[in-house]
Amino acid sequence: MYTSQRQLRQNESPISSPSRSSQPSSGTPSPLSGSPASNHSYGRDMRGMVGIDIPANEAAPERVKSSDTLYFRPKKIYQMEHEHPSRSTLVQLHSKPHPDDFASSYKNANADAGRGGVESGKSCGKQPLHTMGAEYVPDLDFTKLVDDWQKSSDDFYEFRNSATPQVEIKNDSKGNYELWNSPEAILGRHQLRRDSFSQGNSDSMSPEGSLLSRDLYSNVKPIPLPRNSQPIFTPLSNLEAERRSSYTTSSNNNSITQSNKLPFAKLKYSLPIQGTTVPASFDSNVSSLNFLPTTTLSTLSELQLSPNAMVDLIQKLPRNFLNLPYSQRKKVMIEYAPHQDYKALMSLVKKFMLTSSKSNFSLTGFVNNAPATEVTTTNSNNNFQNASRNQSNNGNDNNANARPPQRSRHGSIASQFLSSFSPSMTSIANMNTNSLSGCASGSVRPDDKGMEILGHRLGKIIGFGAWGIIRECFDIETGVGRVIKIVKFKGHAKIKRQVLREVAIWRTLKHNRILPLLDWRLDENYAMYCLTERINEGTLYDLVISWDESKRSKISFAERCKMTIFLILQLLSALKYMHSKKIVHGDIKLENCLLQKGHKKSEWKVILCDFGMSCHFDDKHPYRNDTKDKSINSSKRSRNESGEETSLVKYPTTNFLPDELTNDFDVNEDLKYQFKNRKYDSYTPKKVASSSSYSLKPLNSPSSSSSNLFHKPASQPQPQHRYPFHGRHNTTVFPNLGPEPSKYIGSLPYASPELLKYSDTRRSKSVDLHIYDSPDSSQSEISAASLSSSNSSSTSSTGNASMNTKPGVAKNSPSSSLIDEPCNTSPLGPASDIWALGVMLYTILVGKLPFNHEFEPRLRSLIKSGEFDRISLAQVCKYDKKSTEETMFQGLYDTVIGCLTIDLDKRWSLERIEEVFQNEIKLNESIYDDNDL
Ligand SMILES: Nc1ncnc2c1ncn2[C@@H]1O[C@H](COP(=O)(O)OP(=O)(O)OP(=O)(O)O)[C@@H](O)[C@H]1O
Repeated sequence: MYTSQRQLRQNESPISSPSRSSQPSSGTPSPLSGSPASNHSYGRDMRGMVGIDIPANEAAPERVKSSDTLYFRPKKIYQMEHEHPSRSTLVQLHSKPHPDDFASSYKNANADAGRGGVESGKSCGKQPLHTMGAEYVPDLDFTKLVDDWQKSSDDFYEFRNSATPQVEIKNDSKGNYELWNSPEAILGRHQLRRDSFSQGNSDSMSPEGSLLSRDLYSNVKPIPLPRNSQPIFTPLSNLEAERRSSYTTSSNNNSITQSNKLPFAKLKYSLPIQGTTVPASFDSNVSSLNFLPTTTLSTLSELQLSPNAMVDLIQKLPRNFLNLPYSQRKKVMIEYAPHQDYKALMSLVKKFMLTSSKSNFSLTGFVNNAPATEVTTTNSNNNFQNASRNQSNNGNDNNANARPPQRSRHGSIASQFLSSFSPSMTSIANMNTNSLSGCASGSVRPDDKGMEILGHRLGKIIGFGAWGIIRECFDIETGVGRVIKIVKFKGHAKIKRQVLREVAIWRTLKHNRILPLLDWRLDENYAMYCLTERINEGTLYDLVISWDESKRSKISFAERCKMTIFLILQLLSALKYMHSKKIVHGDIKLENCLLQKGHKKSEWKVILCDFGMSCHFDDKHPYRNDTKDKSINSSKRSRNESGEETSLVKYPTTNFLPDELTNDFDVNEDLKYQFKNRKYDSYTPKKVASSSSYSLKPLNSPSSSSSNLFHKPASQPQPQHRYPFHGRHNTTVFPNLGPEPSKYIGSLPYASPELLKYSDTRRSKSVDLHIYDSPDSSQSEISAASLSSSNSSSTSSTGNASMNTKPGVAKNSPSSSLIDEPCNTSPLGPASDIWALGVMLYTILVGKLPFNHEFEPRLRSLIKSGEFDRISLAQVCKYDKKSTEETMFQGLYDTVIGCLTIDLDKRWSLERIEEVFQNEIKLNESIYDDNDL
């Protein structure tokens, strides 16, 4: 078999095999010849860099040779190894040949070889020499190699992207909107948010903590959604493995192959085995918005290697391990871990060495200074106890002071490993033995990666909001991945009140289309931690981006309409539930609708999250329009009574629960459930779903086994979230939270006209604009600064106001004592949620916001006028089927118009929307059947 290994090596990222870049080819132009990664380019560049002129008439082979002289090679290697990741990414991108070109050229050549037998490179026929090398490697499946390489290149590209700090352009729009979409505003928000959340937290500021780009309103072309992330099975080259280890972050899809499992890990670690209980984050198809580099913890979990096991391994290594030549390190590693990926392990060990200098932890200091009692209290410190014990028992390490300078600076490799989980062991001891706030004053923060909260180890940041950061986390016992939302308030009483209110409301919401609050903890002086399930497939925002604008829609209009109805019906269910509890969400938008995908689209689930803007509304709320449409309500009642019609009007997903009956989970049941699963079963969401005693009954039994989107089989997977911890660590006392933020605007493009008008009125009467319109922490800081002297009086007056007024009434404003405000009724009620729902519907269908303008006042007036592009909407919803005059999805069109109606008396209710949607399904039955997903 003929191979073009050299070509393959050249076409690999030059970073991965810089020393193999010689090209023994003729001057035949390479498809890559224009690439900066090609050898020709390197040859020219390198000489140019050292001031050597390259004769224009010099033959290409000569140029190539010159690039491979001993003189140039070290410099080239140096360059490649030190290239900035983003530049490398570009090189990788541009140097990559078209897969088809390359693979087909090889395949053709291979076919030729097959016909002609094993001969010299000449048998490649018309294949240019550069694509067909002259090396014969027995038993090498070159096609597979190329395919694997292509996969790894794709993933590596994603890795590079994720390792490259990205500029966040996220307009969560809770802030002041004066220049809400301008670059300055964006930068300003970044700065403020960084100041607010990061405060020197290198993790937050690192690429993996980089802010997320998810701004629909940005002029920047959205990042395309990533493809399904397949694990890479191709082992890395040595150089690549080491290169990656030099990054402070690594990739979700990085070097660790599934075949490279550490056997001893299985014996020692509680992390579950791949495929059943590996945290969902590892194999998830995350959106670009959530696609961030993994942490060390994640890498370990991919290896299914526990910190303990890693420590054990590190303890066995010779003290001078990192100073050994590569071949010896490899030998040692293979000796101690014979059946696993020595490269990955070596990378991991080296990574700890490289990052250890950032740590303020020194095992020496710890062993000598830390009282033993500090680390003997909790199980979670076992790792660290083991490490210190082992260090103490190790004759070589007995006298820490006798260590060579390098060792005393870096500590042992084991200690570096441990310190990668936390910069301070002492702080961890405090963290686990004392209140969380005990850590906040030290150099380490309790919300840092690697810290333990609510029985979970914190991992990477996967989301940023105006209020908090979202970190993945892993159950200490089972390794199951979940998520913790961390809202830091520190000294800001207003933010603290706000998050307390969020938790107070969130904990009461138990519905299978609402993200569950599994547990929470309040660190009085620092932050609120909310444990919840992780939903892996991004948000509806991501989905819409992937569908693109309707002009360039990636899916047919029929499918777009059908999926919109299917998804929004789920959201309706959640909203109806909330409204029935007299709670308005207040921040309905695409980004707050998490998406959990199943194997089939009919299994997709929309989960509503973010209750930071939620508040109660008065039962007699004038804008509670969901009860206004009496005709719809009465028709619904009669329909239910008749029973017959129910089967015609199909519910979108049969595992929906009647809210009032089964959505409230019994806490005792939850605890039993938790006990059962955590004691005897390795916890997996799927297992739980199937074995759960909460088997969710379909609302309407399916009449057939059709897999139609709206005729779902009873055996469909159940929602994965459950309540294993509900309130387990709850010690929070919810004091009188004061007035609800009834006049805050969640996200400006989704804000209803009545909300804006009300806000305008208040703006004109108040100089304290920030307090009204911006619960954003950064704005709060501004407000707090400007009101520092009156802050306490404001707070106390707030408390008084709350005692005298009903929630949802304007004079309950936190700053009511500061202004002479009119006693207007708050416009924030169900109608505002419905308006926002209309904005969402439009955006999903058309692929762009109905109201959008860079200039905030213009945007506000657009919303208040209710002007939006209906033609685009009509094109999507009212297309002609098969060029007939038949109008499709008229009801969907009408619904959007109905939601985006300024007149509150005419704005549609949730019931009406639901009914129309169900009728749409019925009317368009043939489409659903035709396009069954
Ligand atoms: N359980 C989860 N699983 C996966 N991703 C999540 C989860 N919860 C939140 N996210 C991601 O994090 C982002 C921010 O979360 P959330 O909206 O709760 O924070 P926030 O501070 O209230 O943000 P904002 O108010 O600006 O929308 C979400 O848009 C989503 O992309």
